[in-house]
Parts: sequence; C-alpha cells; structure tokens
Amino acid sequence: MSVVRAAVAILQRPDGQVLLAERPVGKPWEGWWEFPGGKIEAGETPFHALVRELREELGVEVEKATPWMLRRFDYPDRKVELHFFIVRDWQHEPRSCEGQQLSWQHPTALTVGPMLPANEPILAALSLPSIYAISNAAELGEKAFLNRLQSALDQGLRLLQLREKHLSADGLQRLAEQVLKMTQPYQARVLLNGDVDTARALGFSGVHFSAASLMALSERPQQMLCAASCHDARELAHAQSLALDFVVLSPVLPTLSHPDAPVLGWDGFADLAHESSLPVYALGGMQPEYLEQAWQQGAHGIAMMRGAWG
Ligand SMILES: Nc1nc2c([nH]c(=O)n2[C@@H]2O[C@H](COP(=O)(O)OP(=O)(O)OP(=O)(O)O)[C@@H](O)[C@H]2O)c(=O)[nH]1
Ligand SMILES: [Mg+2]
Repeated sequence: MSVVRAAVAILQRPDGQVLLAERPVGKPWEGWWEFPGGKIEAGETPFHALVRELREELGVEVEKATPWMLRRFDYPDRKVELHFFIVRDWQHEPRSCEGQQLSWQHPTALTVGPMLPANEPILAALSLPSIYAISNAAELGEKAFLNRLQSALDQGLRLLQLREKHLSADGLQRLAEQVLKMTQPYQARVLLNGDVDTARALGFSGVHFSAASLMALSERPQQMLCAASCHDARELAHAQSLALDFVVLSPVLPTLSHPDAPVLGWDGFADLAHESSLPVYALGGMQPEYLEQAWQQGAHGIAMMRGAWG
C-alpha cells in the first residue's frame, strides 16, 4: 500500500479555538471533518506544502508555523503520514475556497463531526497546555511551594507533576490532599510521579512514569492521564507504542537536578521531537521565556521544575 504524506495545519487563535473544515463532496471521506491541509507533492518540504495548501484551501498566508507531531495511520485503502504544524500567525481571514464548510472549534468541545479517524488523539493532545510544572517542595519547603503554586495557578498553570520522592506515604498523602484541593477550582490536572494505584487512590488525574518504570510497562493504565520521562529514541518509541498521552524529553540544556546527564541540546531535542507522534515537552534548564524556541524545535511545550516557581 502506498503512503500518502500530507501537511496538516492547526490554525490556533489566541482563545485556543482551532479551525476545522468539512471534507468537500467528491473527495474520499466526504462529509468528515479535518484540519486544513493536503498532500505533499514531489520535491516539496512539509512546510512548503502547508503554505501552498492553506493558500489554495483558505486564502491565508502562513507567516510562521511550528512543527508539532508526526502521525501515522492506516486507513483500509491507504497509509497516511501526517505532518502536523501549529500555526498561530497568518494573514487574511480564512475563507472557503473549495466549497468546504469551515468552523472554529474548541478542541475539547466540538460541535461538528465526525472527525477523520486519524485525528482522534490530536484533539486530546491539543487540550494539553504549553507549560508542565514539576513540584519542588523538597527544595522550597512545603509552605513556600504551596504559596508559589497558588500564584502559578492564578497566572494560568493547568498541568502539574507532583514529584516528591523524599516523602513517606503519609507525608505524600497530606501534601497531595492540599495540592488537589488547591488545583481543583482551576480544573488543573495533576499527575503523580509514583505508582498507578497510589495515584488513583489519592484522586490524581494521572500518573507520570520515570524512564525506568516506563520501560517496565507493557500496557498503559486506562482512564487516567499517562505521561513519561524520556531521554532517547528507545524510550520515546516505547512511550509511543503504549500510546501514552505525552512525554517529557530531557535534558535539553544543562540542569542542576541532573548535573551529570548528557545534554541533548536543541538540535538533539528537535531530531527526536520531529519524529514523535506524542506531544513532547522540553525539559532541562527551561525558563518560561524559552517557550517560543521550544515550539520552533517541535516541542508541544516546556516542562520546568525550578523555572516554574521563580
Ligand atoms: N487535510 C487533512 N488530511 C487528513 C487529516 N487527517 C487525515 O487522516 N488526513 C488524510 O491525509 C490525506 C490528505 O489528503 P487531502 O485529501 O487533504 O489532500 P489534498 O488537499 O491534496 O487533496 P486532493 O489531492 O484530493 O486535491 C488524506 O488521505 C486524508 O484522509 C486532516 O486532519 N487534514
Ligand atoms: Mg486537503
């Protein structure tokens, strides 16, 4: 079976809504909804195909697009390789140039459908915010940590990993209760870096696996968010085969918490992130102002420990 390569655009407005299009009459899967985009022609890069398709289908000029995920999917009659880009800057109001219906939609509350089957995990991935904070109560002290957590929530933090390996079971339960009570009104999601049963019992939204526990895992837990720490292609491949929700890839830059770990650098990070079919957060030496750069290198966002609580 031949492989169809396509460039696909998530046009994202500042309010988080994304543009969807109904596949026009006469094309395969007519009436199904998709993101704008189309086939990569011979001699084209995915980015050039994206620019051309958006001009042809929507009359928009892409100003900047950041590579996001590479999704492979098998339809009964064809294999597709979808190069997704996030586009936040463009010129002209999108208009229907091929008679297709267009609709701006919140990724978590679609009012149109059905979506092309290959796109299901894409919507879940879009609901993940750009910043993933990692707790640092061990260093800050619990009281200071909870204060800083409160201001981070007020400033928009919606995804957090509780990683406090020094705590006893009782200590962890006490801290978890406080953190979950604080994050709940914000609908922020909190993952426990620990075991699945504890995460469930304490009411976490999900679990974050260390690289070692990821490699020992043969099936992902259901009905909870699952993330993992990865450092190389092998770990990433395993996270993808388990269809986890996202990964963090580290260390991108030198970091105090793992001073001896070999650093990927932005180039090493980009090589792995570009091939990934999962959202990848850059971790290691990150600061909030690195987000734009991380996006350019194929990251979904950035993960931070010290940088999140400054
Ligand atoms: N554009 C787009 N294509 C997608 C998405 N998801 C997905 O599986 N695909 C698949 O990727 C391929 C893209 O082809 P397309 O039909 O949009 O290509 P095109 O605009 O060049 O159309 P044409 O060659 O019929 O003129 C199709 O096989 C389509 O089913 C999506 O979200 N957007
Ligand atoms: Mg198309």
